[in-house]
Amino acid sequence: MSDLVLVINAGSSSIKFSLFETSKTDPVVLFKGQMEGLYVEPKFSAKDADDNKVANETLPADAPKTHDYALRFMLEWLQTRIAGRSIAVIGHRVVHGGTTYSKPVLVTEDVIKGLEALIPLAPLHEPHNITPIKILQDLLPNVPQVACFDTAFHTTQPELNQLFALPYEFAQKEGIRRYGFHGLSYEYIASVLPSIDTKAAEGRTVVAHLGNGSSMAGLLGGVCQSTTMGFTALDGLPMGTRCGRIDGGVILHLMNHLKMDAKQIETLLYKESGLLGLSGFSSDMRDLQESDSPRAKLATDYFANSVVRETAALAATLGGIDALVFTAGIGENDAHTRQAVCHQLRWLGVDLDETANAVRSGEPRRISLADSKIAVYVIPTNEELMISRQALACIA
Ligand SMILES: Nc1ncnc2c1ncn2[C@@H]1O[C@H](COP(=O)(O)OP(=O)(O)O)[C@@H](O)[C@H]1O
Ligand SMILES: CC(=O)OP(=O)(O)O
Ligand SMILES: [Mg+2]
Repeated sequence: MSDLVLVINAGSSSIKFSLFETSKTDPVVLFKGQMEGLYVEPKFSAKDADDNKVANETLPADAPKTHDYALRFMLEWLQTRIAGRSIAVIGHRVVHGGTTYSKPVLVTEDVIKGLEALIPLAPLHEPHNITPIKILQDLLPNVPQVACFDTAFHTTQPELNQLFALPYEFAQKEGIRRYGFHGLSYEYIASVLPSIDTKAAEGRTVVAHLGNGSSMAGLLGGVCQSTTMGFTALDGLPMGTRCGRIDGGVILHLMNHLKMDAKQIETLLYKESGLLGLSGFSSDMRDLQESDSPRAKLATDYFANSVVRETAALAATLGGIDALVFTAGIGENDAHTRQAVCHQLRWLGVDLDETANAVRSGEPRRISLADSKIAVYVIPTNEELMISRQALACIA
């Protein structure tokens, strides 16, 4: 029976997969798992439909540290669990769709060429999104694959919010504009908001997707108006290893005075900056929150401060704000960051419920006091469910 959907979400240092069953109206997860720390110490873990851990292992030290090996390892693990059933479609998260792809697309050789042309716009992500597509073409040649884009959700932004103030031809002819990312996550949040808070769903909501990659988006009635990431996934908030918002003049200075070349600058901005660069020792928010080093505090303060600043900026593009939503690894799990952000937004009408904020839960929850002018929520994101829905719709 061909009733399964496999979803692959390949990041720079991890590959996540989810296997969905589609006999119900909405896809239901059967297994989900990930290979983390791909280039350091690859660890494989998986959970079943009831959230029980069914795999948890560190790969042997001599195992190849590549996306290729990790994907094949995970597929082999899955194979024994789907005996007698088959995969109807494979959905992939692809970070950059450029101006060509504004909705999910069935993968063909031409599409692969189109995605390869976008590698320079997302060097940390796009190559890792394309590799699994090619490997799966090889391993499961008869299963259709669908590329689902992080950029697609943001195509609704008014032109003003998509432009840079460069000569207009750069946007028109070269596609140098603000695309925005994490769209699959925002789309998921927009899809569940109506069942959580109608006012937020219909009104002005700022969503903070704070993970290893972080961005924020301003939604009006669930439709994107503005977002912090731009042409690439480097802009806006500082991230694990990415710098976020930076004065273009700094890059000229690095070239002209420090004589750094493009490759060195790319490495600096994408891999050595952000929380890692400021703290000097870790890109992981958990390490920083546990540390008493002043540099760790500098990094976490800079991060929270940036979220505060962007919340106000995005709210301005919405003409005000009814709700603020925290999601992704940091947004869902780090009560310290949420507290720091909410305290600094008191002037705007955010009144945090400290007890609710401290609760650990995998469920959507309100963390502002009942009379807070702005409602604040933690809503776990689900990019994989979004991809499974899009992939199924694309082959329907
Ligand atoms: N309990 C926690 N407290 C603080 N930060 C956390 C916690 N759990 C996860 N994180 C942060 O979430 C980040 C990963 O977020 P995630 O959304 O999974 O990232 P990715 O962009 O790789 O999908 C980690 O780098 C870590 O800093
Ligand atoms: C676009 C982006 O930053 O993705 P991630 O959060 O997976 O790094
Ligand atoms: Mg992510």
